[in-house]
Amino acid sequence: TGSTQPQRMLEAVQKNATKGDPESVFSAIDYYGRHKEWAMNVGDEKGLILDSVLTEVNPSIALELGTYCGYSTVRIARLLSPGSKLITVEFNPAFAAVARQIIAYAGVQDKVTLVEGPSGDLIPKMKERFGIKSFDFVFLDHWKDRYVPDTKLLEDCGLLRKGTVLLADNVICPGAPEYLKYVRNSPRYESRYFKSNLEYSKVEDGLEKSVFLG
Ligand SMILES: O=C(NCCO)c1cc(-c2ccc(F)cc2)cc(O)c1O
Ligand SMILES: [Mg+2]
Repeated sequence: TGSTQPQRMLEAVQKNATKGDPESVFSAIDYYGRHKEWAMNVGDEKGLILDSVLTEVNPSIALELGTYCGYSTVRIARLLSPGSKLITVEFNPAFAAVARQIIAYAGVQDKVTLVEGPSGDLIPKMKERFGIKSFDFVFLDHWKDRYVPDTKLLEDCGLLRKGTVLLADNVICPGAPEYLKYVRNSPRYESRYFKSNLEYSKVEDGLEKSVFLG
């Protein structure tokens, strides 16, 4: 059944994963994305890089731009220390509706706040709405042409601090060339490329890790 891909993905989770077990949830999504129907989750290969950066940063307050079905939301939330929070922003209501169910199925809903709407409108409201001083970690995985404007917005809203780590998905495929130019040429970032592959594929992709220097 399930008419949309996100709905079919949710079905696969409900059928193959264990409620309250985040690892089984993202593993079920990986199986689905690799063997049933390609899906734009960060995936298992780039997911290991995400895990290692997260473990290094151990953020108290993290931001994800682009929830989709909640794969990386669950992957990030499972590694957060008690009391730490992840805010995830999704523009597409149908994606958000499925993500909420997948996040709840994984049992990480207490660590996650999913906010629906355009990132460009929501970022300037983060401080007042969620009482945030600044983010420790930002995962960029939304519309690739929003990476630069939203990074500039985070800077201008004082939501980055010395040492904040930005990790951007898809800098090669589909690509975010302006973003790479921006963070690599700016004296305010220390940037490094982690070569990998597009999710469930042999095509090259990678993650760009950029530390804000203040
Ligand atoms: O658009 C993306 N995300 C924002 C929307 O929620 C996105 C796209 C792709 C992708 C698509 C089509 C293709 F042919 C290759 C890559 C991959 C990703 O990881 C992504 O995050
Ligand atoms: Mg992506």
